[in-house]
Amino acid sequence: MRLPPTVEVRAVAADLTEHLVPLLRAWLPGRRWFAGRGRAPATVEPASAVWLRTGDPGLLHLLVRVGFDGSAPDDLYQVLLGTRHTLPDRLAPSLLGRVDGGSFDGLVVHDALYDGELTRLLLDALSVAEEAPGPLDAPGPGVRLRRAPGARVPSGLAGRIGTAEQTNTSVVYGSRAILKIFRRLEPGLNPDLELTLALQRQECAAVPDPLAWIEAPLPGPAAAEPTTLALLQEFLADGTDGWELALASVRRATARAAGPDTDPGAGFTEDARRLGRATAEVHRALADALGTERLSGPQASALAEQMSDRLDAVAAEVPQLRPHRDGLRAVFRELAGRPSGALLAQRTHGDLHLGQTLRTPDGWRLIDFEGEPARPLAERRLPRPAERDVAGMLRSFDYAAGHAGPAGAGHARARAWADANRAAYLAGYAAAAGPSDATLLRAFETDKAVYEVGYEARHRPDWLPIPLAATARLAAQPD
Ligand SMILES: Nc1ncnc2c1ncn2[C@@H]1O[C@H](COP(=O)(O)OP(=O)(O)O)[C@@H](O)[C@H]1O
Ligand SMILES: O=P(O)(O)O[C@H]1O[C@H](CO)[C@@H](O[C@H]2O[C@H](CO)[C@@H](O)[C@H](O)[C@H]2O)[C@H](O)[C@H]1O
Repeated sequence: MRLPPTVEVRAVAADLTEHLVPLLRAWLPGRRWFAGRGRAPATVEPASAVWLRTGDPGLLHLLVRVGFDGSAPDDLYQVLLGTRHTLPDRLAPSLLGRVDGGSFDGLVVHDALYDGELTRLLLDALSVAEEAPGPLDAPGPGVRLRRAPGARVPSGLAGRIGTAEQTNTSVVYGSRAILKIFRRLEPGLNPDLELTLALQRQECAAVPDPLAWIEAPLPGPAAAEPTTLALLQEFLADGTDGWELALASVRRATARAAGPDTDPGAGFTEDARRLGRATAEVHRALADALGTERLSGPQASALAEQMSDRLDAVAAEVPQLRPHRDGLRAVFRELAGRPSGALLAQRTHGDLHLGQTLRTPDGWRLIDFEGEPARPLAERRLPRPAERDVAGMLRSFDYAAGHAGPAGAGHARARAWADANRAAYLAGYAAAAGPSDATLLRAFETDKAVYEVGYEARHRPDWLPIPLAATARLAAQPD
């Protein structure tokens, strides 16, 4: 089966999109990636509809504009729907419903990403997609499939939808490739594609290779460049999640009796050191590919101001943060005093933590270069001091100790584990990149801990004590 050339169906199937609206309205609020989860949207309207395959099964690509109460701007979501005359039982859980009326009356509509036949079609189409000269060439009309320069994209494999579906949806193809479908879209190039292509050009081994992507032109401030809709990458089948490895190591550290020969890092410090080196390699390659710039004094002050603003916003939401506010603000003030040119900025990972790392037999790999998904795309693509990523990872060691470490005597050993591994990570980073700026590191670590207080209060209140303890420590540290 081959995909036909993409066909704009907006005009020819206006009655289909019209009849899809009630199905989408009922289905969207239950999706884990839907930001207004649980809330009924006020408006749902297809912004574009393209048949990627006509026939039975059909594959329909939709961009859906969703509005709530009129105060916030509409959100734009990407949805891939399958259409069939009859739905096999195995696909019943992915059913949206049956079209009622119009020229498509009776057609069954389901979530195409659960349908192995359709995800195979998508991979096959990507495997023969036109090779892209670069990610920034002018967008053509409709949805476009592009292959990374020189990439060999596998074909003939049915996709399996990932279980950790959160911000986006990932489909895994055997042990070969993983397709990440971006759900809530903003016009422009997604940094996950932009940065992994740049790293591939630098032959940086510390990230999985991008293989292909899907893009479309979207109106908006970034109309001159295509909007990234999905990214196919090499799947690291022999990779182990860094967060899981760290938790297992903390448990080992806290389970055994302490003695003079006990290693406080519980065998993880060599991994932590190598992870520091891998982070430095990625930073070096990003700087070589996309450049660096010196921040002016006012830019450094603006950075400190953003941190203080975030502190105020989170403290307004989480009362437990308020007693530490003055101490935390003092940390940010140190940054504001930096003279022009003292800070070097470059493109960074943007949301680095242990859950964004995979340990493979060939070394550490960093994944998910999207940045903090809640921030606007333009902000996520700004150059920042590289210390921001380093600080993110330092926080992650603290999290692993806080999450897996018990209270009592075990607590001291969990803290010793965090100290040993944070030091090893910093040493690994410094060995490849030179020492980090301590004031900057502290400011970014503080800012991240404040962000985490807000994140946990909203999403995982049981975890709130972990970043709250960190803010108390950071606020109390002498200058
Ligand atoms: N290239 C890859 N190889 C192997 N596993 C991967 C790869 N990319 C992502 N994963 C797995 O998929 C999960 C989600 O990927 P991620 O890019 O972090 O998605 P999201 O943006 O939805 O958080 C990761 O935690 C990781 O376990
Ligand atoms: O992975 P995402 O890009 O969605 O990042 C968000 O969620 C993370 C949690 O999944 C959150 O990370 C925090 O918890 C981690 C443990 O689960 C810990 O390792 C990180 O250090 C900590 O920041 C991240 O902050 C948030 O943006």
